[in-house]
Amino acid sequence: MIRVCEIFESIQGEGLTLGAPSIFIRTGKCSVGCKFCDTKYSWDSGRDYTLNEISKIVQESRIPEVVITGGEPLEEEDLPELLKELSSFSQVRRITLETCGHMFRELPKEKLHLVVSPKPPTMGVKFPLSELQMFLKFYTDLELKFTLFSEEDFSVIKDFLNKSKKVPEPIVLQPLNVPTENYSETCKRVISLIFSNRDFINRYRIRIIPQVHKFIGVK
Ligand SMILES: Nc1nc2[nH]cc(C(=O)O)c2c(=O)[nH]1
Ligand code: SF4
Ligand SMILES: [Mg+2]
Repeated sequence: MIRVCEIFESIQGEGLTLGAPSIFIRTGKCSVGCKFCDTKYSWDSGRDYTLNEISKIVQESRIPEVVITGGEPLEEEDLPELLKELSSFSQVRRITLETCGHMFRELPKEKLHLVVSPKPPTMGVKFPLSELQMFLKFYTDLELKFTLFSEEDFSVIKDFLNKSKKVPEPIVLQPLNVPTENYSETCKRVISLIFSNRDFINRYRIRIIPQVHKFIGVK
């Protein structure tokens, strides 16, 4: 069983797979408690779906890209079984799995694109330093997608990267959408913050990618 909050079709609005027509499975549990979470409705919602139910919806959609997000999908005990099942369908080209990285788990890697997106100090939760190192070690197709809003957020990200031996590139920097500032203003501010650090943009291949679905106004 997987607790599912919602299943919907949209374009991938974030990260390196931006723009891919995708079917989203949003799980319905998260215990992290980020201050500016944009999906608070997914912390404890929806109902338990059987793997068969989810498979049927994915197959009937005829969409090749599956995105599993949350909530926090890694809190779903039966997630390995879901990944195995979905990756066995020839229709499914890739499964993008979003996690904030607060708990490490070894999952089946077939067709898996793992996006680890740790939450910065602005979110008021712990930055998962040691867990991130485990993710980096175990997963081969891994995308690091850092959300950031403030200078302090940027510093924490730079510190982490400094201390890490090898990081997968490009590294995604995603301006964090908070209700107290217009998203377009946040993006402009975060872009100039990053541009003001030439050492950083020379050292790593980075991509500054805002949440495109928020600008379009779709799910
Ligand atoms: N369009 C769209 N793309 C997304 N990529 C990651 C999402 C998420 O909520 O994790 C998301 C989302 O909620 N909508
Ligand atoms: S980890 Fe994701 S779903 Fe959970 S509270 Fe933080 S932003 Fe929200
Ligand atoms: Mg979202």
